[in-house]
Amino acid sequence: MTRSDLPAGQQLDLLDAVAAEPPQLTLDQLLHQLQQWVEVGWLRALDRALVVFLLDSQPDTHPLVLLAAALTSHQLGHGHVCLDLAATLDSPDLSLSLPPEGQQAGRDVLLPSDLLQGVGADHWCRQLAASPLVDAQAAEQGERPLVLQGRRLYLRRYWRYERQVASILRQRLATRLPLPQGLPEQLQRLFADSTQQPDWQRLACALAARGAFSIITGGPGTGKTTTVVRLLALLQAPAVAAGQPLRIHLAAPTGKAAARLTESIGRQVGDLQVDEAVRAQIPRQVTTLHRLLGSLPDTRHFRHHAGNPLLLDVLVVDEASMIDLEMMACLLDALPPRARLILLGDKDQLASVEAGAVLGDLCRDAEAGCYSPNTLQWLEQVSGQSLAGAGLQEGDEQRQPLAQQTVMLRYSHRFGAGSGIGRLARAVNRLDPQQARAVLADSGFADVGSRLVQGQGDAGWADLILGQGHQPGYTAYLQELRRRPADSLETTDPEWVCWAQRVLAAFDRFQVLCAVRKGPWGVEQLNQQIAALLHRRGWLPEPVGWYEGRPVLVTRNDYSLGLMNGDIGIALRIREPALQPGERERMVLRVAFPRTDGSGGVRFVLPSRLTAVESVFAMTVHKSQGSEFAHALLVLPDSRSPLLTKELVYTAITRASGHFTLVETRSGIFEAAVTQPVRRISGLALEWG
Ligand SMILES: Nc1ncnc2c1ncn2[C@@H]1O[C@H](COP(=O)(O)OP(=O)(O)OP(=O)(O)O)[C@@H](O)[C@H]1O
Repeated sequence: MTRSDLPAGQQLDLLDAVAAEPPQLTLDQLLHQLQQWVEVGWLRALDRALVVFLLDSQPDTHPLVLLAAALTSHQLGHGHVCLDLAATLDSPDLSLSLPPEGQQAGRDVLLPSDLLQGVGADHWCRQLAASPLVDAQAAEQGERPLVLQGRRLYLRRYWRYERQVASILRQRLATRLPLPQGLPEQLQRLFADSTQQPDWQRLACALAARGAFSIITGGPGTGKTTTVVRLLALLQAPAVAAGQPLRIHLAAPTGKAAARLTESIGRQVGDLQVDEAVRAQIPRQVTTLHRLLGSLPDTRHFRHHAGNPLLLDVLVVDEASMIDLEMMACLLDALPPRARLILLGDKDQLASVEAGAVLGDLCRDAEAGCYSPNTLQWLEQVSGQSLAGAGLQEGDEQRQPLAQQTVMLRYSHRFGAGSGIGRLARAVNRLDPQQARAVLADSGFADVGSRLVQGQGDAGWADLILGQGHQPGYTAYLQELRRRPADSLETTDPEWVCWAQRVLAAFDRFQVLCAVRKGPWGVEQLNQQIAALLHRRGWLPEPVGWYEGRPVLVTRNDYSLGLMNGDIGIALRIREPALQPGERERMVLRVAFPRTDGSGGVRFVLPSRLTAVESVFAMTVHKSQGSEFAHALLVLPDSRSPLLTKELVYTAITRASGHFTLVETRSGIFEAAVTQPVRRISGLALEWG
């Protein structure tokens, strides 16, 4: 059934029927509609399959209940943990992001707003509450596949994750661990070099030292790593003295983030002013959360869980904004109750692609502080810092237990007042497009810039991609590629690896970031277009299939190859030893990946073994999280999209360590993005309100 399949009168009949009496949406109509949405790519087959499954178990189910189930599943695919019935009814198409990115509403396809016309939230809730598929009361004791909590509908699994995270966190927040002896003196010694007042790093260290759970949030370069390394020294010193060193583990959600933290932790541990015996007991190796928990192939389960907990005393997880709800639930489940968990991350960054925005939800009060008088007094006493002029709000220990264990670092040591990147990021974060525009236009800030391009034939666009002046572009890595060892060089010669390292490092200096996947300025087309540009300029062979110089992004964890989602490799022609005696050595194409164990090594993988990779001349901002580039270039599309949010722009800006360029393809889009904050629907934030 489509709008145009029906004679005009009947089209109205259907819509009027839905409007006047919602229950008249028949089961057949609903199933047909869901099927059509799947066919046009508006809904996943999975979302419709859920409806078929529910219908099998309860054939009399009301169509509105089934529609709600399909939409809940659809929302999960968009990062929302549940379906907010009232918000959905307020503006169905917008809140469900339908039609999806890159598609227009056609005459032939009904919109969610058509189906939901005339449906009231109370009516919808009543239908759901009356359904044998839905637990609306005492859901803990029930086992129905859907759970209705107020006006939020969950698939039971996600409701359970949310409950699990909330209840384990409550237990952890109530757990006070023994304080290291002489805490004030230790803090004074570890943070003696600080010139900040108040010294938020010292405060964060104090709070994290006292509890089984803490959050240290802050923008780029605010010293999260510095703080946590000092905290680890603080905790480890007495344990080493007692002959029982703590088992400390470090983790991050992706391989790329783990590799970056391995590098910065290594530096920071090296600089620590502590006994050698203590330094030796602070790990420098960071693993991924999947590795830490022990992924079991082809399941969602992990080797470690409450029944087989992790063997550790302290766990630090960096880039925590990338942890989705399911992962957080699994992580908390696997932690021994008295182990310390410290989350580090930037609450203002985009959340994970998966459902949930856990760090953002947990950091709701971080900016305001919301410390209770007790917490405030304790903090000032042990840290020797005054918070009187810090502009914090007073909080309540019972109502805001999480705030008592959260510190927001507020001073960027990397992007201070004179940094355009820092200023721009702060303006975007404050939803202030005028200020952001002023920073971009201010020639006093050499580290940021913007350019309006007319099309991909625009010479300015090509210059940016190739690189100009001090701003690296892709020619940096292509030049390195040309400095290849002679084909005759022995296969065992370390120069092959050194060359691959140089190419990879040069590629890592520049990245085009896209806000969207589809359309002329989306990842898919830009990847092809940039490869074609580099080919035309004589830098690359014809970009078909695998070719030397092709950079690729791993899109799925592959444990057999030891590659993680987000890893980047580059295809290189190298000399390979003879496979059989008597055979000749030959030049072959292999994909070079940096080793993520901090060794600085490179491994070469057969292209044919890489089943989940895509070219990465452009990547989405989502995929860039946890990475940093000397020059990050953000391309905004030429039309508005719900995906264009201030979190997306902020995340892109903060990927740049040296220079940020904004490329606009239509004026006004940047301003619209900066004034649109992301909204992820979940119950977790309400939990701590
Ligand atoms: N209190 C401080 N005084 C002076 N320099 C500092 C201080 N804290 C951190 N730094 C320096 O600022 C830089 C950033 O610090 P750090 O890596 O700890 O920040 P981060 O918040 O972890 O950064 P990222 O954004 O990479 O996660 C480092 O060079 C570090 O040495």
